[in-house]
Amino acid sequence: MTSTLLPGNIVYGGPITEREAQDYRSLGQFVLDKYKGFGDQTVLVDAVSGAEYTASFMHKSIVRLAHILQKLGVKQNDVIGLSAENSVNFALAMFAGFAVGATVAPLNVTYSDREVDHALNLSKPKIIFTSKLTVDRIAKVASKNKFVKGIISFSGSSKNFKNIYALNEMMDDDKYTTSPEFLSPAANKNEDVALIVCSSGTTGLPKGVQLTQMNLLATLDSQIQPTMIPMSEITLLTVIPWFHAFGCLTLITTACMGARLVYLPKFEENLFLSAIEKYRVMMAFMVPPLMVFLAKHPIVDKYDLSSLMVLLCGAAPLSRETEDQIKERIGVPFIRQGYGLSESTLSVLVQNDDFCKPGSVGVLKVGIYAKVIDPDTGKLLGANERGELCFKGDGIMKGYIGDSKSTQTAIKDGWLHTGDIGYYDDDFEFFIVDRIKELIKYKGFQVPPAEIEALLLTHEKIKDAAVIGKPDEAAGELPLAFVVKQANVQLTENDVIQFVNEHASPAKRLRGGVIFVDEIPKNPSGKILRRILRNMLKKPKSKL
Ligand SMILES: Nc1ncnc2c1ncn2[C@@H]1O[C@H](COP(=O)(O)OP(=O)(O)OP(=O)(O)O)[C@@H](O)[C@H]1O
Ligand SMILES: O=C(O)[C@H]1CSC(c2nc3ccc(O)cc3s2)=N1
Ligand SMILES: [Mg+2]
Repeated sequence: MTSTLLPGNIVYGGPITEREAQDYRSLGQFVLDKYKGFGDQTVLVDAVSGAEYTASFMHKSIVRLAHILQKLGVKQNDVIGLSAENSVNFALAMFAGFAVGATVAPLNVTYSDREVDHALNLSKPKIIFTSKLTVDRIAKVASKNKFVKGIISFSGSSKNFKNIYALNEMMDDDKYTTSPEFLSPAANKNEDVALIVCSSGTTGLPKGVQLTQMNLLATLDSQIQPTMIPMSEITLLTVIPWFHAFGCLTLITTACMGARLVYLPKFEENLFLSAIEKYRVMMAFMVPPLMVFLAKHPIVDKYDLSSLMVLLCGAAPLSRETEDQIKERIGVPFIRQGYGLSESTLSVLVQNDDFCKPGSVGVLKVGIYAKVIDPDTGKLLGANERGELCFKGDGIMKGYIGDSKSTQTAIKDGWLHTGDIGYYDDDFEFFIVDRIKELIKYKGFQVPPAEIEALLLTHEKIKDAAVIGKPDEAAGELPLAFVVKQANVQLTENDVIQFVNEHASPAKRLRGGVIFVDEIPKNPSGKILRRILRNMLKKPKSKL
């Protein structure tokens, strides 16, 4: 589908012609019926244990767990928390939540007590699913929040909370149900919230993004395109955390397509590479740090990755150089960048066979409208003009839970204002420049840190880099680079400064200097946590 330009410089990705999912009774029923239809196909593979799960196993288990949730008093639109790493039980808990018409609130398993408390007080879950890894911390924080009535643990328990059920015991106990079927309650799809996902907390405290059943159903209809190879013969791999919007939606979309999804609970170099080799993985969902790993790490040469056809990368900037290095080294035929926000359900822009210029994030998906505006005046901009990206469409969130002020700031007359600066070219292919909040203001110039970082990553002695603005009385801010050197190399601050001087325009020079560090602080999806670096500047003693 090619984009069109509507009056007022509005770019349109075209209509979603498919309506199977959107016209369904509910999201939960859609997933149940899809799984039932795929029968004995393998749909999930645990890369650690090697366990394989068929669609009929998933269907039967979701039905059973849905009955259990109802017996525990979970009603339509109640909130269920889900704090676990990628696992078959994560998928069962989420889909059973959808089946009973509840709202599912995934929680980042690396959250501290304070962050768990913040997230719980956003979504206020009645029941929380936990894994062995998270049960103790969740129990401790839940005991301080009266709205939590019960915890269902995949394994392990805790003395910190009285009402903890063991999932496996309940699943084996026929007192709950032996009925082979379950009818999901009919949903008010535009209002009923399916997911409350926490944004990544890159620019501040995470926000509770409410995604309605229709947000997900429309995304499913836009995503499920006819493919040459039947989806049942496609093996995908994901290590993207399912508690994050990107990971969660890849689980849901692949489940509804009947593909075989190999998952990892967390990234481990050998496990990641051996899973690709062992399961002959064809497509992998990626984030930039994983792409940099594939491009640069020596261990990659030890594995046969020849089955890889497509790498789908998003969530943070991917440099063209990294893309080229991977193609050169591994020969992956297709690297597809996508751009999305928690607030847009899944990606709104994604590259395809016809639109995949190096460094672009692709073109609009069907059902999505875009406009680029001057962030100061609101003026509608045209092709090749840099401004704030705004999107409208069926995947745009209902709003931030408990925060109408931030919702009104983010969504104005139906348009999601992303806070990202970008532009589209004459072919309506989009390019992300940076975030408004991250731009370095040097003497009136707006310097995008991502551009200097991409340049620094091309230096053979530099393993990773992050650039921020160092406050300066005269100039406002001076670009300053935090640099991680490759192992056993000689590299001075002046070498780095000279390198940028030779390759970048004057405003982008590292007048703020260079600080060598052991690692760049990032969140799981590879976003640089610049606020941590800014704090480091204020307190130089703090170590990274
Ligand atoms: N392909 C991409 N290239 C560059 N940036 C991207 C890409 N995909 C996503 N992003 C960035 O990720 C953001 C969406 O990320 P997410 O919703 O996970 O939370 P966040 O915006 O990082 O955190 P918070 O909103 O809590 O500050 C986008 O606004 C954009 O800045
Ligand atoms: O839609 C796709 O095929 C893949 C390509 S990259 C992508 C992304 N989805 C999201 C969702 C939320 C978010 O914060 C970032 C991304 S990138 N989705
Ligand atoms: Mg955001």
